[in-house]
Amino acid sequence: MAANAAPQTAVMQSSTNYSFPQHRLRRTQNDPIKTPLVLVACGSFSPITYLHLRMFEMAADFAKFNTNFEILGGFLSPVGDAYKKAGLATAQHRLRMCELATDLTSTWLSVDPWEAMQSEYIPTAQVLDHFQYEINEVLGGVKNPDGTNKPIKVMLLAGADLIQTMSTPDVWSDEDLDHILGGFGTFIVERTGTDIDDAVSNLQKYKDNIYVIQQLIHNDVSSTKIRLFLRREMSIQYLIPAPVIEYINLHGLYGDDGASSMNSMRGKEVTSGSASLAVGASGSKS
Ligand SMILES: Nc1ncnc2c1ncn2[C@@H]1O[C@H](COP(=O)(O)OP(=O)(O)OP(=O)(O)O)[C@@H](O)[C@H]1O
Ligand SMILES: NC(=O)c1ccc[n+]([C@@H]2O[C@H](COP(=O)(O)O)[C@@H](O)[C@H]2O)c1
Repeated sequence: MAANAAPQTAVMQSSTNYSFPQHRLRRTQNDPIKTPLVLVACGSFSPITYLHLRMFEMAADFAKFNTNFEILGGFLSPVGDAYKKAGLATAQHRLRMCELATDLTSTWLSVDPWEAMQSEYIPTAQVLDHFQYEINEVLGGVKNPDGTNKPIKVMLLAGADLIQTMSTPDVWSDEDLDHILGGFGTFIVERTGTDIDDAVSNLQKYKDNIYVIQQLIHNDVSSTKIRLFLRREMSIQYLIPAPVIEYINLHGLYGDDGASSMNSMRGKEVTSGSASLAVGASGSKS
């Protein structure tokens, strides 16, 4: 196998045999009075970091102590290759890394390959529609104690930088924003470098559907910084899960010639001068 070739992930062997990963989705509630909820994080995950995983735990704590939601599952949906963002390893690699990161560390997080398997770019609104369909139309939501079914609410889990882009012209269509924030709703994790009040100031009409989560222990790790460390042959130990580090090393990802991100990062390094770790300060993309 070529150094950079990814083994087929369990769920990506054929686009025709896709099945929704439902094994970790709870189908009954502990407290049927609460609103059942599934969180979906969309992103590049190139590579997945501990913060991506922590976002779900922060959201779970927030939901438990501040809302009437009961979280029944969490899904990572890596973007497909058509997104063509700098620094994007192939979808197969990113999916596999997400699987490695969640399989052994979590009992309630899953990775859905559907978005990553598509040859065209799928806007986030359609990704959420896909989850809505699989969870509520196909599986039928949760079972109530009396045997009837109840739909599970699907919401987007995102960092503040992503929500800030929702006020940037031409990044999101008005229809999609309405669909995502008006229809589904979102949990937003604050992020160093992004003013959360500013990020949501233009989204006030959706405020009842937007839940802002403070990071009580600030973690500013980003995939961009991990890629930078790798290129500099610096340690990424304890920043991302160990099996993901092993996988990156095994497949030679994000090295000098391996990652498409690195050309675009060079410019950033020069301008950031000796403050090298400022490269990729939260929200900055490469
Ligand atoms: N340190 C962080 N704090 C808060 N949210 C984060 C953090 N890192 C990632 N996220 C969120 O995780 C989701 C997935 O993001 P993505 O895969 O683009 O990660 P990233 O680390 O920002 O990537 P990159 O550095 O390649 O741009 C997004 O909603 C993003 O806002
Ligand atoms: N219009 C849209 O649906 C839209 C716009 C920008 C980003 N996104 C999504 O946000 C996620 C993160 O994007 P970035 O890695 O570019 O921050 C990706 O999953 C991407 O698909 C969606």
